[in-house]
Order: sequence, then structure tokens, then C-alpha cells
Amino acid sequence: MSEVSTVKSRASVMMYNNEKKAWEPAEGVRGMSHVQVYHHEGNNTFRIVGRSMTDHQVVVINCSIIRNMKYNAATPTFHQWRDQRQVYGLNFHSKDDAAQFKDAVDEALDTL
Ligand SMILES: CCOC(=O)[C@@H]1C[C@@H](CC)[C@@H]2C=C[C@H]3CCN(C(=O)[C@@H]4CC[C@H]5C=C[C@]6(CCCN6C(=O)[C@H](Cc6ccccc6Cl)NC(C)=O)C(=O)N54)[C@@H]3C(=O)N12
Repeated sequence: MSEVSTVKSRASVMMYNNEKKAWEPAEGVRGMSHVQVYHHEGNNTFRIVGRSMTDHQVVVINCSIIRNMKYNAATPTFHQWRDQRQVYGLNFHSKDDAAQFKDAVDEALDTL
């Protein structure tokens, strides 16, 4: 699969629980993950993939970056976006990690 990773940042992956009106760690993981933007050059698609730092086999998040998706940097270290099912949040290890990740997402959105 000709996918290239354009960024690798450290973040804890969160999902918003609409019933509880609260952010919860993504399924199956506590603590930090490596979050990456993968570009499939063949069909010019992008996805956000997160893998647990403690066990790289555990894929914590795997969602497409769709055209015109709004990626919201709510704070310098907490970014969020939504799809029809979920609201996703990334609580970054540092402002640098967050800024690098946002640049890669913005770049993806520019080419979609
Ligand atoms: C510091 C203390 O932080 C906290 O205790 C918790 C735990 C912290 C991480 C472990 C996390 C960190 C940072 C803050 C930052 C603010 N924030 C919130 O949740 C705000 C506050 C009110 C609440 C209401 C709604 C909610 C939730 C669901 C989505 N959404 C929207 O507003 C969306 C956003 C959006 C905009 C554009 C495009 C996409 C999307 Cl998704 N809008 C729409 C139109 O969809 C949201 O983001 N909300 C975080 C927070 O509290 N916390």
C-alpha cells in the first residue's frame, strides 16, 4: 500500500460521549498514542491513524480526512473534529506536537 506518513505526534486520543457530555479516552487505550496522518498517493486520500505507544498493535483511531472537514484547534494542545458518528479529540503532549499535526491536516485539506 503506497501510504506515506506525513507527521507523527504524541497525543491522547479522546472521543466525546454525547450522553455523558464528557470526553473519554478512545476505546482500549489509556495514555499517549502516536497519531499520524497517512497519505495514500494512489488515490490522494488521507487518514488519521493513532496507535497506542505501549502496544503499537493497538490501533486507537483510524478515520478519513474528508474534503472540507473542519479541524478545530480548540486550544494550543487540544484539537477536535467530527464525523457523522463521533466527535474526536486529540490532547497533545506539547504545543509543538499539536502544531505539527495541525500543519499536516491542513496540508491534507488543501489538496483534497
Ligand atoms: C480545560 C478543561 O477541559 C476539560 O475538562 C475537557 C477534557 C479535556 C481533554 C482531556 C478537554 C480539553 C480542552 C477543552 C477545549 C474546549 N473543550 C470542550 O469540550 C468544549 C467546551 C464546550 C463543549 C461543547 C461541545 C464540544 C464537545 C463536542 C464537540 N464540541 C464542540 O464545541 C464542537 C467543536 C468543533 C468545532 C468545529 C469543528 C469541529 C468541532 Cl468538534 N462544535 C461543534 C459546532 O461541533 C466541545 O468541544 N466543547 C475541551 C474540554 O472541555 N476538555
